[in-house]
Amino acid sequence: MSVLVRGVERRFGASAALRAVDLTVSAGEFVALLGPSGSGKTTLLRILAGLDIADAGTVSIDGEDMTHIPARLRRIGFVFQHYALFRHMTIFENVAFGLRIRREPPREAEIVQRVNGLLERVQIAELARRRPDQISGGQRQRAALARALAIEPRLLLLDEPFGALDAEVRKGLRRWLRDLHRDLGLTSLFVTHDQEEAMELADRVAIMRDGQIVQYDTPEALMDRPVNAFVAGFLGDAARLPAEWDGTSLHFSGAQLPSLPASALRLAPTRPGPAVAFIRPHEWSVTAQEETNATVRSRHPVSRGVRLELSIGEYVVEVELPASPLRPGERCQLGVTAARAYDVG
Ligand SMILES: Nc1ncnc2c1ncn2[C@@H]1O[C@H](COP(=O)(O)OP(=O)(O)OP(=O)(O)O)[C@@H](O)[C@H]1O
Repeated sequence: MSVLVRGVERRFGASAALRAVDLTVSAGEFVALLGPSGSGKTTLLRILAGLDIADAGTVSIDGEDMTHIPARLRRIGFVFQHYALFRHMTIFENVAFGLRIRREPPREAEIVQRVNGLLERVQIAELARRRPDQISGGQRQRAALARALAIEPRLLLLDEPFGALDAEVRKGLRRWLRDLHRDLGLTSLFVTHDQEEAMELADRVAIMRDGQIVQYDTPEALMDRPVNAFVAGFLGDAARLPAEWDGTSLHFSGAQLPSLPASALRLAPTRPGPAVAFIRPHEWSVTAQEETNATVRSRHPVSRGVRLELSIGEYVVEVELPASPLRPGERCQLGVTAARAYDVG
């Protein structure tokens, strides 16, 4: 099912939660809405679900204008934190709920068959008779998904689906959800502020800020070519340093770092003048030389080697290396191997 959002606006009092939002989701796509707290992600999802109404603009699904279609007739499955499982019902009854409240509910035998099938699919069939407080957080998320899928939605909306779960369970569920999305041929949108989750799961990611979508692209394109300093700063935990671009080289103004030639810039400013440079943890070089420009503040192991926190001038930067003998308090020479730079002002 394709989704088309055009010019959607939503105000709460004097503040705008959504401003002129356009978004196109193709049938079968898995799309993430990623952005800082308060950027409008949940508001957009709620409007899609029909739980909130836009002040202006349109939402259409498969070409059909949804403006006057109530939530329960949209055939949209959603897993929202505020629509948790019903505590007094068994898992089975929770999943059956969406079918029972239909205008024309299926026959009981069909409900039983469908719910059992769904519980099998989300791998919690043996928990059907338990209540939500008798299963784990990860199992509850699976049950909530089964409930959303019971109505055979044409679109699945998920708001921070794995928010409260620990890292290990999250990772497992992520893979599982991606497979489920593919196997059922769903079109899905999910809200997250976990960058890694968005990058790992989504075909395309919409980066939101202040009620607007600032970039909508594949994960690769977003990491490669962030459209502006906000996106570059938001993704990939990069260090942000002031610089000056003279048209051929980038000179770091706040730290004693060697200048970078244009060939080392993955993105260059559009005009000479003040700029801001973003350098990711693996885009630094660290050498032990007589001349030094940085001090190690701390170090800790990471899966790919070691992460050093270094101070250079008034800045603190994070550097990731396959290995390093450097210890806190020691000095070294820091260089930049690659960066992305944007105009300022
Ligand atoms: N019912 C409401 N009444 C008033 N303001 C609201 C309401 N719902 C949302 N807002 C405001 O609209 C803006 C966008 O909120 P929204 O929940 O969509 O952000 P979000 O990106 O999902 O944030 P988070 O990641 O923290 O969940 C925020 O400034 C929020 O305070």
